[in-house]
Amino acid sequence: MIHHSGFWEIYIAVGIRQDSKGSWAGEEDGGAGKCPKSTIDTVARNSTVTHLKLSFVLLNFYPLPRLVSFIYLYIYISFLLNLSPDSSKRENKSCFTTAAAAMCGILAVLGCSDTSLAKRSRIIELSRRLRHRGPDWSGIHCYQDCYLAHQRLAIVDPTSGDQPLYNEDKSIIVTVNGEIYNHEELRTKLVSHQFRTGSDCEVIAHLYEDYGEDFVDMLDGMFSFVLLDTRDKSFIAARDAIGITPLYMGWGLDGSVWFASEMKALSDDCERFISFPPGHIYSSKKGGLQRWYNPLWFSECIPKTTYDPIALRQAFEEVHGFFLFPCYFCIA
Ligand SMILES: NC(=O)CC[C@H](N)C(=O)O
Repeated sequence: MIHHSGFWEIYIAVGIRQDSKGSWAGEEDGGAGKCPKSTIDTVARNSTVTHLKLSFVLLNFYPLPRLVSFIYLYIYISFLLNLSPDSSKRENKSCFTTAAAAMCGILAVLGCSDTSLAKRSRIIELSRRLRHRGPDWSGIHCYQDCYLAHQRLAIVDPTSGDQPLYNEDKSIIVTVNGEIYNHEELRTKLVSHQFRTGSDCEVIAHLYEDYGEDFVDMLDGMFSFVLLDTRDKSFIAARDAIGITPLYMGWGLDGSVWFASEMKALSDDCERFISFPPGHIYSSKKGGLQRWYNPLWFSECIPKTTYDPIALRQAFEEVHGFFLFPCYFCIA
């Protein structure tokens, strides 16, 4: 039995529509390097083809699992629209957004001895290695010998949330990969601040202004970010509690400190590099990595009471009884 799948093909054509324009933006001092605004990257396009073939087979040749194939297509198209190059199609609604939100690329180089145009072009070139992580926008901010670059897959506020992001007078610059789930609540704590965008990540710049480096545990979300404070040329970098978003850190021979979402953006130019540990913050003022995520249960102290298996068993049974208690009513 053959069923027509034209309806779905129209949707899919919308999903993979390409955008041919684009350039580097957010450069304070004009200039360097144009790069083609892409499209869905090759990996996504290949997976599109695979999914389409599978959907086509399910839809056309199997009468029984039609419902299954429709559900499959529905889920896949939701996912496709969230990855669409047309960012106005994406909204922070579906659970698939979470997977997409993990993808933005950041690169920050701080304290290079070389401030030439060639150095900036090199950093733009390295940032392009993360292009597949963000098809919607490429931005870079250069401040003296510091560079913060961003490849954006727009999720929250697609129209104005391009990065790097700033505080009111642009003295604080931040480049972020991730999503701050409680940004609306945090904004209510920052009423004296003027927000430039609707981006969830802008709160980071303003929180830093009010709370200094200790604001990171106020963030609920998945994130990796680098923040530069041009007032004293200090910087911090932080990664979410369990390392949902990636971050690498490196050191150049000239004493520069590098951060990137993927190792490929710093491995060629750094003398040494590490995977940035989850739940940590690097502070240039304090001069090292520190754990910011310190939940009570994280305590490494060893209990002083001696091991008593009977007491342990009773404790487990109490917890077990507590969770099963509501079920007794259902069964009765
Ligand atoms: N993909 C991302 O990391 C998203 C960054 C930011 N939350 C935005 O919506 O633009």
